[in-house]
Amino acid sequence: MLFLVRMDVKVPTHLSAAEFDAIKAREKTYAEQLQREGAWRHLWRVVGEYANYSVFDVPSNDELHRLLSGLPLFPFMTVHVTPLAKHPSAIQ
Ligand SMILES: O=C(O)C[C@H]1C=CC(=O)O1
Repeated sequence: MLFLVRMDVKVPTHLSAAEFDAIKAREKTYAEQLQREGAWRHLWRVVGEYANYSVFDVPSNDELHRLLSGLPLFPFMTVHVTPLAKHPSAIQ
């Protein structure tokens, strides 16, 4: 199952820069691992925003929720999920 996910990050004001950098480093490791495993198919920065559009390929809504809620930055994010279906005119 494919899902388009938009993640908007709000930088926390109650953490030091070093604390936030440590969370971002864990986030990078987590995101890279999911990409290697194939669950996180695309990851694109939204130009000019601390946000991304991503495509996930996972077997269920529950699995997507598990992966998203495991993001180290999850407590600082707003996440919007759009389930995707095959377009009848798509050639691939
Ligand atoms: O930077 C972001 O958009 C937030 C998040 C998503 C992947 C990652 O490494 O950080």
